Amino acid sequence: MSDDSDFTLLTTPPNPYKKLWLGFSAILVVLLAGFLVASYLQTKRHTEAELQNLSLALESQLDQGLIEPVRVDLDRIANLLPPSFFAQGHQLAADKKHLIQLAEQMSFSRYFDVLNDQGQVIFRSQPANDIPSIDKLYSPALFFRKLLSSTSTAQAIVIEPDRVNQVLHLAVPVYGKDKTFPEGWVATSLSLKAITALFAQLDIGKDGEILLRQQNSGDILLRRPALPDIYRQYPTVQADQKLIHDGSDGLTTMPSVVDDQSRLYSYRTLPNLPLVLEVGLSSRDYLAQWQAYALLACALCAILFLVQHWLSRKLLITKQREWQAVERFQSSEARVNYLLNAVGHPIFVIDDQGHCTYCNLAGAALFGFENPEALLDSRIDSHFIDQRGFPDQLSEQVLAAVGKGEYFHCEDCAFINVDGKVVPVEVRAYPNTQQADGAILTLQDISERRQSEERIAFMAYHDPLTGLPNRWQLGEQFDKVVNDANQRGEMAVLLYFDLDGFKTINDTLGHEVGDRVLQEVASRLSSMRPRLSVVARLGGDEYLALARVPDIFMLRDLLDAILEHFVSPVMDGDVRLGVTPSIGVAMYPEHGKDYDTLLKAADMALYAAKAAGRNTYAYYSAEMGEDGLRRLQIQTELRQAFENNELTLYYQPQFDVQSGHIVSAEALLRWEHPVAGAISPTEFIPAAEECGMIIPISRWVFSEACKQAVIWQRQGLGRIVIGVNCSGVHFKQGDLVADVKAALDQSGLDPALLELELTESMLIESSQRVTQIIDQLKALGVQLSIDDFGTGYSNLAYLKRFAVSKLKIDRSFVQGLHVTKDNDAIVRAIINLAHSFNLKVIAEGVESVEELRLLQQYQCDILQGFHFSRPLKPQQFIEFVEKHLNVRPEPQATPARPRNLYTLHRPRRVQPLPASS
Ligand SMILES: Nc1nc2c(ncn2[C@@H]2O[C@@H]3COP(=O)(O)O[C@H]4[C@@H](O)[C@H](n5cnc6c(=O)[nH]c(N)nc65)O[C@@H]4COP(=O)(O)O[C@H]3[C@H]2O)c(=O)[nH]1
Repeated sequence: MSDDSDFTLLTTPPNPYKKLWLGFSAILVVLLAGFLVASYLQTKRHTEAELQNLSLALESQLDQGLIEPVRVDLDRIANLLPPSFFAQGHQLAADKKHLIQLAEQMSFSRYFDVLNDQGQVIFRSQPANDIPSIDKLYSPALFFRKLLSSTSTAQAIVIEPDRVNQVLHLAVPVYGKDKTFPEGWVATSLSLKAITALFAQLDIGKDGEILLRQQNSGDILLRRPALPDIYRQYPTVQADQKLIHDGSDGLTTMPSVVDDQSRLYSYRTLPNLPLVLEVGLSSRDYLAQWQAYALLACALCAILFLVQHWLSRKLLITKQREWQAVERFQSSEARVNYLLNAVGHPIFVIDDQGHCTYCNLAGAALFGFENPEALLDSRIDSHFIDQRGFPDQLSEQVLAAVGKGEYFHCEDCAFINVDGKVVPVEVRAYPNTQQADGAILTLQDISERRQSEERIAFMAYHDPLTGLPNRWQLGEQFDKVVNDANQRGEMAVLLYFDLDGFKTINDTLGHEVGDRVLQEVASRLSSMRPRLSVVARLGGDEYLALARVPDIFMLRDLLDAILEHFVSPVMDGDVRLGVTPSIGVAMYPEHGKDYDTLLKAADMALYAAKAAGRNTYAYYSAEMGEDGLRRLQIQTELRQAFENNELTLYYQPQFDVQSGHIVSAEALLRWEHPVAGAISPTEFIPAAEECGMIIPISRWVFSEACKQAVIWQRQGLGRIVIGVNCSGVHFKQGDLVADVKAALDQSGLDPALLELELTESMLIESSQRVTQIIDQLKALGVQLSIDDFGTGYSNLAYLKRFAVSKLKIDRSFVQGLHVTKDNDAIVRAIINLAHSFNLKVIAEGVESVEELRLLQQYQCDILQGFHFSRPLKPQQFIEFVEKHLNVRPEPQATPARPRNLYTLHRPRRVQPLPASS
């Protein structure tokens, strides 16, 4: 089989019957020729035999029946003539009487003449009426000369024809005593009618010829048919001459002396008579039958030839049609074969015994063969195996199905290819309409699908990064571990791991390092097996483990051992990374009788472990459940609260240290629950971030804060900058830029009066997206500040890169500034650092005069804290500005106020607001 696309064109097929036809024709010709020759020869032989018989019979009748008796009569009379008859007796009456008596006794002739040696008739018996006597001859002199000449040749009889009178004159010599010279002649005439009648009886055909001739002269005595010219002396030909003189009998073909027509002659010399009889048959006559037969044979042959030719033409046309049909079939088969090869899908045809009768290139390739012929005639079953690896009776199933006219489909068949590899295939089979009992099979290699399925199956139950089982598989293993524990009288525990500080590693060193750390953690936890029955990864930096322990002491040993496993840092190249786990522990059945409950319990215990300072473990307790429930309740109610406008914004003023003016305010979210009262943002904002509610809430905060700033401006409070906290979730998952822009557009606030408070964790990731967001925010014209600076990474590289305008020192450093030296040093360092980057520093949480003084001393730029004011409702904010502090922000052009904010403006502590604020 070839994969070339040259379809065979229809050609003129060779004539397979040509040789046969030629051979048959040649045989026919040879047979015909043989037949013609043989029949000719036979006809000729037969004719010759007949001719000889005819001439013999004629001779016999002539000789014995007609002429010889006359001669005998003449001889007898010649002998009986008295010796003296010629001398004198002829005058004697007695002699005449005697001669008349003799004439009467003649058996044949009824008269005779006696001639003397001069040729004179000296006696005549009674002449016949119808026959003229010798002297009445047309040329008596001639006859007499012949008589005389015959004496020299001692002829016994002289015969002379009288063609005019249609008689023959016969004369025998009469010798005297000396016998040397005839004394006279006894002559008679014989009517030729009898001979003519005899000749006429013979069947010599239309063109036959009978000649009675004189032996020596060749003169024609009688001819049948009659001579055309009775007076003419016909010449003799050489051959004729020979046989005339030979005196022999024989056969010859020669031209007639009369009409020059060639005939087959039988010539015979009559015994005792100087006559030659020639019976000639014209080839036209004697071959007429042969010619008719020949003609018939030729005609038959011609008919045969034509019939054979017609048949062979018909056969040829049929053959040519067959040929062309075969060619067309082969051509279409080649085309089909080409198409089937081009399809690239393995296709097979099997017969009713399950043998492969066709296979395309793709089919051969699937089995590992280059050539489809390698598979032809092989039983398809010999390649297939069932699921146990035994030979598969595939063909039986296929043939059984298609035999009923049904379509066969097997999704999990497999065969062994030429390399001995098991190849899973999907088999479809259809009845073969061309071949009643066979089937057409299509195979599809499903190795990749199988691998994908196995991969998917693996992924469904495994974590792709670490290869550990995932939470689902752990769920399935849960029952087994619990059963084992029950059987052994042990307790089953579920451990929930979370890595401390992993986020920092991930953010600072990148995800690749983070992934390697996660794999190392997986490896370390796995190495705890079999003490840990199952280790699974939940996602992110969270892992789960199931274990069986005899008692609480052994459980503690196990937990300590796990923590011990993480004492040594994780090495990533030369980098040492401290990775420790926090572990939440939940026990079966105390903390939950099913997997899900136990998982929640372990999760809550993990929170507790984290809260307990990390790198430790915590057991679940009922209180934890309450915390979790509260978080869930908050998440549920927050949505409703947001829709019911239970959320409001408070504003905490911020003061410029140098001018003492309120230059800005921080917008802070408040939730006044109708039943529970005020709920702290530190509680509901993480809950909102957890459930995604933070994004719509943040959007609302931006919009509300911008509107408020514009309202204040209209109310104459001047250009107060509004600081708004950005959620990390909003920054990473939402469209912060669009939301900020929408808030600015809707409110008409000058972007320069909006300050976004970002956290270090948002910027620490130097991804393209972060850079893009910051660039877009700066392009909007808003200000950026870093909130809670000092609590996180304190990496200053991003400060430079993102060109933030302010750093906000976390209140944990500000509070107790005057009592804790460390905080003092940190605050000073931050202020100096920020100033070296040309950034302003804002200190939050200023609660005392001491803190205020120190911050002034350290040249902090802006201050915020309860010492000045708690966060205020918008109206309170205006009243605060106008009434209590009497410090109105001045337009930019207004000269700066005296520096000593505290003394100059006699600041009073604002009355503490209710706890809810
Ligand atoms: N002890 C003490 N506290 C002071 C003093 N001065 C100000 N504070 C408090 O310090 C927090 C300042 O906000 P933050 O650090 O951004 O910390 C905020 C901020 O991270 C978050 N938050 C509040 N409102 C929003 C908001 O609209 N959006 C977002 N994303 N987070 C918000 O909730 C946190 C807590 O907010 P608040 O409870 O309002 O707490 C406020 C404020 O009431 C002081 O002298 N002494």
